Amino acid sequence: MYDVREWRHVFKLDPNKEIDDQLLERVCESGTDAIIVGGSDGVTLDNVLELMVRVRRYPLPCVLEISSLEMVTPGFDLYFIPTVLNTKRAEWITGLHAAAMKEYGELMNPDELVVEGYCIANPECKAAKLTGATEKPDTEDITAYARLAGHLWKLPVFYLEYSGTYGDIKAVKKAGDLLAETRTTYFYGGGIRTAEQAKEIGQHADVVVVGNAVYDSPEEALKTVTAVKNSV
Ligand SMILES: CC(C)=CCC/C(C)=C/CC/C(C)=C/CC/C(C)=C/CC/C(C)=C/CC/C(C)=C/CC/C(C)=C/COP(=O)(O)OP(=O)(O)O
Ligand SMILES: O=P(O)(O)OC[C@@H](O)CO
Ligand SMILES: [Mg+2]
Repeated sequence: MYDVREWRHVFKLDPNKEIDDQLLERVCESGTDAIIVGGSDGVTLDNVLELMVRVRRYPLPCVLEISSLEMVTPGFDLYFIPTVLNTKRAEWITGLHAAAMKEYGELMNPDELVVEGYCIANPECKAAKLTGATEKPDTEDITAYARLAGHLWKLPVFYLEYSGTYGDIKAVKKAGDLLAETRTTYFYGGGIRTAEQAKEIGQHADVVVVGNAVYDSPEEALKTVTAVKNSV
């Protein structure tokens, strides 16, 4: 349950967005494998803690995906640490991470930390703007970053991030074929609105991440769990 290699589906909740108790209960009891708490705008320690406490009432892994030093807090089961593979800005590759080692190095439990090699494929999304990943990678680029993460750096996670838009299925598949030869777990996130889309992505990625659909079309979002779990 706390091993990402066993997951197929996760919901990502944004601390900067409102979710009522009733919907949160349905999300947490949907059969999804984990809740990731994360976002790149308006995330504060207060709204992270508030969401963490609410998710913690349910017996599933609760993960913090760190996008700023301010949001780091104890209390999560796991911490996902992105490193952006397709930016030229060093702070988002190792810079903030080195600063975090100085601040939190003594307090860290390495077993709780999971590094994600992030390839941001939607240059219009907030995470792309924040990190300077503003050149759209083509299929060949995405495959190269997947190879870098899986074969060279041997990272635990490769995350193909299309935040807000549905991905190019050819690129999604190519990365999946490549990562299948490695021990790297392949997360895909971005633009999944329907069970059909979730199923299609689930045929190539190990873990399907559903974010904004929870807020915009919750009924459809909830159906993505069984769609992914029933896909091969
Ligand atoms: C006791 C104690 C305090 C223990 C803690 C120990 C611990 C866990 C230490 C952590 C050390 C560490 C290595 C921290 C990392 C520091 C850091 C800030 C690294 C940079 C990470 C990085 C490259 C982030 C950029 C990528 C990014 C922004 C990802 C977010 C993606 C995302 C969630 C997108 C979707 O949401 P959003 O962008 O908000 O979109 P919408 O609002 O439009 O939906
Ligand atoms: O909000 P969406 O577009 O579903 O994206 C999910 C996730 O990949 C964002 O980090
Ligand atoms: Mg946000």
